Amino acid sequence: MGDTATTHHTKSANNGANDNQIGFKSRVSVIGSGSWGSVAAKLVAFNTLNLSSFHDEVKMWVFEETLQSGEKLTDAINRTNENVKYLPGIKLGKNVIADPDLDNAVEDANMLVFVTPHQFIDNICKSLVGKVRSDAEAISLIKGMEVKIEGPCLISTYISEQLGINCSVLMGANLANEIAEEKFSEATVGYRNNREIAEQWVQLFTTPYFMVTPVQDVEGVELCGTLKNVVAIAAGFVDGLDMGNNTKAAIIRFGLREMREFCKLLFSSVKDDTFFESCGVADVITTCFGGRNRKVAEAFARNGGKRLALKHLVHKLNPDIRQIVTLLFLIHRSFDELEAEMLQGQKLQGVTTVREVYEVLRHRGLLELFPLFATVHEICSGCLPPSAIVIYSEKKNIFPV
Ligand SMILES: NC(=O)c1ccc[n+]([C@@H]2O[C@H](COP(=O)([O-])OP(=O)(O)OC[C@H]3O[C@@H](n4cnc5c(N)ncnc54)[C@H](O)[C@@H]3O)[C@@H](O)[C@H]2O)c1
Ligand SMILES: O=P(O)(O)OC[C@H](O)CO
Repeated sequence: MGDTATTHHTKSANNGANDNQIGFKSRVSVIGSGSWGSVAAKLVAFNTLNLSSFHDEVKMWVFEETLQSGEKLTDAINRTNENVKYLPGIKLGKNVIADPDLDNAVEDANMLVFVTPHQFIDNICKSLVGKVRSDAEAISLIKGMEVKIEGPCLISTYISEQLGINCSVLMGANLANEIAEEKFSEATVGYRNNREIAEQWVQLFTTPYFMVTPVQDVEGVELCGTLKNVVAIAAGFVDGLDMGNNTKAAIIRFGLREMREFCKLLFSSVKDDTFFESCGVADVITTCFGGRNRKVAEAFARNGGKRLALKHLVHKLNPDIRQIVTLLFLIHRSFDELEAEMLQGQKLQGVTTVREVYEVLRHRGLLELFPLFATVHEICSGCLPPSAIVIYSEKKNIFPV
């Protein structure tokens, strides 16, 4: 299980004495400013203001966009101290400074918090090569993975390889809007081998309403955060089909089992205890009840249900298969469309992740051992109807025999 957290030295309590002993103040930058990115900046900014070992200011890189009012998002954040688009109504802390210039945002920072949707990390890392301090430490809050020709690559590994710096992870049952309102939750920091660095991250993120536990299992922690989004989509299908709580509980259990098998397939070092941390079972539960992946998957299933009904109707009226396909194409609302319509710029991770997971399993000839993951992908890509999520068959074997 996780270890205990570190002690804090407050600025007021130490009167700066701690700075003199250490002789160095850490400078933190947050790379990303979506809903979780903004909450991460708020958590960190609370601590940098109060802890003597940090500079007060926290720079937050913003992927610039123009709001409907015509104002730049960065200007609006700096004017109101709120992320008016991705986290409206929440003050981030006066010491959070939004910056649309990536190079400028990371300049001088020795603690880099990466928190963008995973599909953008490739470009971000490429443009940061040679721009970050060589002694910088990174942490990834990103739930997703990169799939390269050589195979799957964790985002933390990708950041490390691209930028030549160590990268830890922070994952957990963390719905951004709830933490923004300072409702209690906990998280897990996954670290490789440097306990001292892990404690610095714990110190930087811990607040009275956010409890952080370090665990020496970076792969297990990160893969839990990544794979739970696939289970969330399955849970959304169950909700969309009004199948009830018992079915959802079954899906959660199957999902957790496949998560564990997939983690161990990729990294035999992954610890069983990690699944009992916030990054494991707790994140699966919260995401299957309150997450965006669940929400959009529910809409997809409801829409898919209508689509199937129409398919039968159209089939009776007109047997011409091409017309049916055309009609289906027009009627069907894809995950991309639903995401754009329902999330106003926020991004889903689960649909991309399950495609990536499917590729890994297909490449290794292991699809049959992961029926839930395989079925979620086949439903997302339109090969199966949402109801297939609980269809028992010898081939699929979703329910245990
Ligand atoms: N929101 C949550 O509750 C939550 C909680 C824990 C972890 N996470 C994870 O945090 C990561 C970031 O998610 P989020 O919720 O902060 O973001 P979000 O989905 O709320 O917002 C999308 C972000 O992507 C940015 N963006 C759009 N196009 C871009 C581009 N081309 N390049 C770079 N950035 C671009 C937008 O400006 C915005 O900041 C994800 O991996 C997510 O799974 C989210
Ligand atoms: O809203 P989701 O589905 O991206 O999930 C948010 C968090 O990852 C839950 O911990």
